Amino acid sequence: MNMDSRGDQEEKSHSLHVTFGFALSGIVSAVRNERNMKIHLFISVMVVVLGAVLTLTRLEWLFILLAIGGMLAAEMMNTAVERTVDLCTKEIHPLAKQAKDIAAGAVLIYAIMCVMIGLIIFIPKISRLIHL
Ligand SMILES: Nc1ncnc2c1ncn2[C@@H]1O[C@H](COP(=O)(O)OP(=O)(O)OP(=O)(O)O)[C@@H](O)[C@H]1O
Repeated sequence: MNMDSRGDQEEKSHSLHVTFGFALSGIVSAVRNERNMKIHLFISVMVVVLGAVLTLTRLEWLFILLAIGGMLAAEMMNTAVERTVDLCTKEIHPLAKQAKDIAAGAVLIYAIMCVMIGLIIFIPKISRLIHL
Protein backbone atom coordinates (compact mmCIF):
# COMPACT_ATOMS: atom_id res chain seq x y z
CA MET A 1 0.00 0.00 0.00
CA ASN A 2 1.54 3.36 -0.93
CA MET A 3 1.38 6.54 1.16
CA ASP A 4 -1.32 8.12 -1.02
CA SER A 5 -3.81 5.27 -0.68
CA ARG A 6 -3.16 5.07 3.08
CA GLY A 7 -3.85 8.82 3.21
CA ASP A 8 -7.15 8.27 1.39
CA GLN A 9 -8.14 5.61 3.91
CA GLU A 10 -7.33 7.86 6.84
CA GLU A 11 -9.43 10.64 5.32
CA LYS A 12 -12.35 8.27 4.90
CA SER A 13 -12.29 6.78 8.43
CA HIS A 14 -14.69 8.59 10.74
CA SER A 15 -15.00 8.60 14.50
CA LEU A 16 -17.44 6.16 16.07
CA HIS A 17 -20.09 8.76 16.86
CA VAL A 18 -19.99 10.14 13.29
CA THR A 19 -20.44 6.61 11.89
CA PHE A 20 -23.31 6.08 14.33
CA GLY A 21 -24.84 9.32 12.98
CA PHE A 22 -24.67 7.97 9.40
CA ALA A 23 -26.46 4.79 10.52
CA LEU A 24 -29.13 6.81 12.34
CA SER A 25 -29.70 8.99 9.27
CA GLY A 26 -30.07 5.76 7.23
CA ILE A 27 -32.82 4.61 9.61
CA VAL A 28 -34.59 7.99 9.44
CA SER A 29 -34.33 8.06 5.62
CA ALA A 30 -35.75 4.52 5.31
CA VAL A 31 -38.68 5.31 7.63
CA ARG A 32 -39.41 8.61 5.83
CA ASN A 33 -39.17 7.31 2.27
CA GLU A 34 -40.28 3.68 2.42
CA ARG A 35 -43.98 2.86 2.77
CA ASN A 36 -43.15 -0.74 3.78
CA MET A 37 -40.99 0.51 6.67
CA LYS A 38 -43.91 2.59 7.97
CA ILE A 39 -46.16 -0.48 7.79
CA HIS A 40 -43.58 -2.65 9.60
CA LEU A 41 -43.11 0.00 12.29
CA PHE A 42 -46.88 0.32 12.81
CA ILE A 43 -47.27 -3.48 13.11
CA SER A 44 -44.27 -3.61 15.49
CA VAL A 45 -45.83 -1.02 17.81
CA MET A 46 -49.14 -2.93 17.75
CA VAL A 47 -47.34 -6.20 18.60
CA VAL A 48 -45.46 -4.57 21.50
CA VAL A 49 -48.72 -3.10 22.88
CA LEU A 50 -50.48 -6.48 22.54
CA GLY A 51 -47.50 -8.18 24.19
CA ALA A 52 -47.67 -5.76 27.12
CA VAL A 53 -51.45 -6.26 27.49
CA LEU A 54 -51.13 -10.05 27.39
CA THR A 55 -48.04 -9.98 29.68
CA LEU A 56 -45.60 -12.06 27.66
CA THR A 57 -42.89 -14.06 29.42
CA ARG A 58 -39.22 -13.05 29.19
CA LEU A 59 -38.58 -15.78 26.58
CA GLU A 60 -41.59 -14.72 24.51
CA TRP A 61 -40.34 -11.10 24.53
CA LEU A 62 -36.94 -12.31 23.28
CA PHE A 63 -38.58 -13.97 20.26
CA ILE A 64 -40.79 -10.93 19.59
CA LEU A 65 -37.80 -8.56 19.79
CA LEU A 66 -35.78 -10.78 17.44
CA ALA A 67 -38.72 -10.92 15.03
CA ILE A 68 -39.29 -7.14 15.07
CA GLY A 69 -35.61 -6.18 14.86
CA GLY A 70 -34.89 -8.76 12.16
CA MET A 71 -37.91 -7.68 10.11
CA LEU A 72 -36.96 -3.98 10.18
CA ALA A 73 -33.32 -4.79 9.39
CA ALA A 74 -34.31 -7.13 6.52
CA GLU A 75 -36.59 -4.46 5.04
CA MET A 76 -33.78 -1.91 5.20
CA MET A 77 -31.30 -4.30 3.54
CA ASN A 78 -33.91 -4.84 0.80
CA THR A 79 -34.18 -1.07 0.31
CA ALA A 80 -30.38 -0.81 0.17
CA VAL A 81 -30.28 -3.49 -2.56
CA GLU A 82 -33.02 -1.66 -4.52
CA ARG A 83 -31.14 1.65 -4.29
CA THR A 84 -27.83 0.06 -5.30
CA VAL A 85 -29.38 -1.70 -8.30
CA ASP A 86 -31.10 1.53 -9.40
CA LEU A 87 -27.79 3.35 -9.05
CA CYS A 88 -25.99 0.72 -11.18
CA THR A 89 -28.47 0.65 -14.04
CA LYS A 90 -31.58 2.38 -15.28
CA GLU A 91 -31.87 -0.29 -17.99
CA ILE A 92 -33.99 -3.40 -17.75
CA HIS A 93 -31.55 -6.22 -16.95
CA PRO A 94 -32.20 -9.82 -15.83
CA LEU A 95 -29.51 -9.55 -13.14
CA ALA A 96 -31.08 -6.34 -11.78
CA LYS A 97 -34.41 -8.17 -11.60
CA GLN A 98 -32.80 -11.18 -9.90
CA ALA A 99 -31.04 -8.99 -7.32
CA LYS A 100 -34.21 -7.10 -6.42
CA ASP A 101 -36.46 -10.18 -6.44
CA ILE A 102 -34.05 -12.24 -4.32
CA ALA A 103 -33.78 -9.43 -1.76
CA ALA A 104 -37.58 -9.13 -1.71
CA GLY A 105 -37.80 -12.94 -1.34
CA ALA A 106 -35.53 -12.80 1.70
CA VAL A 107 -37.87 -10.26 3.31
CA LEU A 108 -40.86 -12.46 2.50
CA ILE A 109 -39.25 -15.52 4.13
CA TYR A 110 -38.50 -13.54 7.30
CA ALA A 111 -42.00 -12.03 7.32
CA ILE A 112 -43.56 -15.53 7.12
CA MET A 113 -41.39 -16.64 10.08
CA CYS A 114 -42.45 -13.55 12.03
CA VAL A 115 -46.14 -14.30 11.41
CA MET A 116 -45.57 -17.89 12.61
CA ILE A 117 -43.76 -16.68 15.74
CA GLY A 118 -46.62 -14.25 16.40
CA LEU A 119 -49.27 -16.94 15.96
CA ILE A 120 -47.41 -19.44 18.18
CA ILE A 121 -47.05 -16.85 20.97
CA PHE A 122 -50.34 -14.97 20.77
CA ILE A 123 -52.98 -17.56 19.75
CA PRO A 124 -52.84 -19.61 23.01
CA LYS A 125 -52.94 -16.41 25.11
CA ILE A 126 -55.85 -14.90 23.19
CA SER A 127 -57.84 -18.15 23.18
CA ARG A 128 -57.28 -18.53 26.97
CA LEU A 129 -58.57 -14.97 27.38
CA ILE A 130 -61.68 -15.71 25.27
CA HIS A 131 -62.48 -18.91 27.20
CA LEU A 132 -62.16 -17.32 30.65
N1 LIG B 1 -33.52 -2.55 -13.78
C1 LIG B 1 -34.43 -3.54 -13.74
N2 LIG B 1 -34.34 -4.58 -14.61
C2 LIG B 1 -35.22 -5.60 -14.57
N3 LIG B 1 -36.23 -5.70 -13.68
C3 LIG B 1 -36.36 -4.72 -12.77
C4 LIG B 1 -35.47 -3.58 -12.75
N4 LIG B 1 -35.85 -2.76 -11.73
C5 LIG B 1 -36.90 -3.36 -11.17
N5 LIG B 1 -37.22 -4.52 -11.76
C6 LIG B 1 -38.30 -5.47 -11.41
O1 LIG B 1 -39.55 -4.78 -11.45
C7 LIG B 1 -40.35 -5.17 -10.34
C8 LIG B 1 -40.67 -3.93 -9.48
O2 LIG B 1 -39.46 -3.37 -9.00
P1 LIG B 1 -39.36 -2.02 -8.14
O3 LIG B 1 -37.95 -1.59 -8.12
O4 LIG B 1 -40.40 -1.06 -8.60
O5 LIG B 1 -39.63 -2.52 -6.68
P2 LIG B 1 -41.00 -2.82 -5.90
O6 LIG B 1 -41.11 -4.33 -5.81
O7 LIG B 1 -42.13 -2.07 -6.53
O8 LIG B 1 -40.61 -2.31 -4.44
P3 LIG B 1 -40.75 -0.82 -3.82
O9 LIG B 1 -42.23 -0.49 -3.84
O10 LIG B 1 -40.20 -0.99 -2.43
O11 LIG B 1 -39.90 0.08 -4.67
C9 LIG B 1 -39.56 -6.25 -9.57
O12 LIG B 1 -39.92 -7.53 -10.03
C10 LIG B 1 -38.12 -5.94 -9.97
O13 LIG B 1 -37.31 -7.07 -9.92
